Amino acid sequence: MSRSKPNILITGTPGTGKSTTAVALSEATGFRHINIGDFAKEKNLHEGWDDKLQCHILNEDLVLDELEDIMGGGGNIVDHHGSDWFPERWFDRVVVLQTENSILYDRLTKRGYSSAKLENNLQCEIFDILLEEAKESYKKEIVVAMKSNTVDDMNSNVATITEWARSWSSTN
Ligand SMILES: Nc1ncnc2c1ncn2[C@@H]1O[C@H](COP(=O)(O)OP(=O)(O)O)[C@@H](O)[C@H]1O
Repeated sequence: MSRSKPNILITGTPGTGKSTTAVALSEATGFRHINIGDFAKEKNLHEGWDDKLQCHILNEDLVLDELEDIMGGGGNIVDHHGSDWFPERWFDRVVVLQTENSILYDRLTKRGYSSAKLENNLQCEIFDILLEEAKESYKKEIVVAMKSNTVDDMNSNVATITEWARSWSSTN
């Protein structure tokens, strides 16, 4: 697929800072930020509510259809807590954010997560589930894990990805 600007996927366990990082990255690069949950809500691409996980159930096929042309144009930052159902060809960089458990615990508690949901997400982070999923779904040279414990980490991650996006755009 030829595009003049790269597409970047930001993934990781809920609370690791995907949205905050994606917003800052969007400001730095001028790329479009697409939070999959918000995008699906806006366009009505859900198919019900998961009582156990306390979240909307995405209709993934509808999300993929709706995003196909947008992704073809490049210059998108997609933010989602999963990576295995997007077409591999969509992304030039897959960033997996990672947060220390005690810090993640505090962030998710502040969010008011139920204890089951909290436990589920902490386990997900301890076992590197999202990193493994990304490595299984994309070429390993485009997958990069980044620490997201502090604001300094975030600023440094945004600077690193912005620099990478500039050099990608100038060589493609
Ligand atoms: N690297 C970081 N350092 C400090 N606070 C952070 C960092 N990343 C995220 N946060 C804070 O943690 C909370 C969750 O971040 P958010 O971006 O919503 O995570 P996600 O999109 O992965 O669920 C927010 O209050 C945000 O300000």
